[in-house]
Amino acid sequence: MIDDRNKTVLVTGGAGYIGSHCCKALARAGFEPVVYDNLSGGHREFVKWGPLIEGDVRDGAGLQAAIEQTQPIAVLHFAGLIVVSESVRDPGACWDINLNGTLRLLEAMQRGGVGHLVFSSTAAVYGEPNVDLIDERQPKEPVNPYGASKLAAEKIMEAYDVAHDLRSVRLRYFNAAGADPDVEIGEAHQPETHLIPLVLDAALGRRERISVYGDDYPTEDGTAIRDYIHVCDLAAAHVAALEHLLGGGASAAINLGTGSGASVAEVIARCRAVTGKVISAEPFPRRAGDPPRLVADPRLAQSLLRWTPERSDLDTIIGDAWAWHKRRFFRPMAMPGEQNGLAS
Ligand SMILES: NC(=O)c1ccc[n+]([C@@H]2O[C@H](COP(=O)([O-])OP(=O)(O)OC[C@H]3O[C@@H](n4cnc5c(N)ncnc54)[C@H](O)[C@@H]3O)[C@@H](O)[C@H]2O)c1
Ligand SMILES: O=c1ccn([C@@H]2O[C@H](COP(=O)(O)OP(=O)(O)O[C@H]3O[C@H](CO)[C@@H](O)[C@H](O)[C@H]3O)[C@@H](O)[C@H]2O)c(=O)[nH]1
Repeated sequence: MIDDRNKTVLVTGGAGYIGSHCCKALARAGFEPVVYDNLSGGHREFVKWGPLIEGDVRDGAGLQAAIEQTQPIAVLHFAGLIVVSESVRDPGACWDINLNGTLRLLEAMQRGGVGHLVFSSTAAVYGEPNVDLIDERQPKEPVNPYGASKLAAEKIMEAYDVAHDLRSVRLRYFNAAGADPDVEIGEAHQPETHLIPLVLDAALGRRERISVYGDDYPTEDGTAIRDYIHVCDLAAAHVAALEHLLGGGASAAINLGTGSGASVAEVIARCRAVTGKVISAEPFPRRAGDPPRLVADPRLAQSLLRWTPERSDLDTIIGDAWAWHKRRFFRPMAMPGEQNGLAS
């Protein structure tokens, strides 16, 4: 389905966790990813499958120049503010990056004649739905600025489709986790707020214990349930979404999850089993804005993109994340602003 004359794909946020795994998958599928990233949260070392253009998604002229220079057939848009609690603390910054950044990108794409977009949306657009499996028709009632800004970005994309025939697939990820099985890249947020890398920090002795945010949820063991999806499965879904658009497919909003959930207590137990390490856990009050249960109904992704997760069982996710975590801290990469290596 790839246009033989041009396989270039512009990837905003491609120096980050999910974006870099997608660049690797794109390159494997015969595309040529060009990363557009301001390195505010990403890593130069993660840009391995094509060139890096340093730029901010809020800089319309910079985006336009990047599009003129590279003439991409499509854009994958990952750049954004990602931490929910930060979006609550500083909503202006969140809306600025996630909404203005997306609007500038759409304007530049329209001017440059780029008609295909794959967007990193999130389960946070649904808020706190009281259902076992969340399908795409559930009400969208985000409970924090992060989810609201992503939903607003989706709305602008719908309007650009109607007005300018700029088609988009909005991928609503559930909990991204795991790492490249070749251990070339992995999760390296600064600061890290996600459960699995923090539990693995405890396994490595980089923190004393993991705080369990809430053990009084209405779930079987009292801890919150999430749908963990391997980052390589996410990457494969992006390639499938891109092929869908290039093949003439219509715009869509699609969940990316597995359809089964794991509780915080279960994740910690599996981390103990996979790493063979003692991991101390301590109950803490609930974290503000954390829903009790978020699990995807993944059927639309399966039917529309013919995509099914292959590495998303919990032990594979944790095994891949563990290999990356050890490589990152035992054989340090130069990552600005953090101390490498283990404090012995
Ligand atoms: N990690 C998850 O579980 C998860 C779940 C749902 C949705 N998402 C979404 O997926 C996307 C990628 O998340 P991630 O976990 O890879 O985060 P990440 O922080 O590793 O990657 C984000 C990248 O965007 C870049 N960036 C940020 N602001 C920018 C700006 N103004 N201009 C240019 N580049 C900028 C950063 O430098 C970084 O490389 C985000 O949009 C996030 O909201 C992530
Ligand atoms: O030290 C920790 C960190 C997390 N948790 C819990 O672990 C679960 C998962 O938390 P985390 O890994 O931080 O992910 P989420 O808060 O679920 O958010 C992720 O998944 C959402 C979709 O489900 C996306 O919208 C967000 O961008 C992404 O960060 C939650 O119940 C947290 O309360 C702990 O108990 N202790």
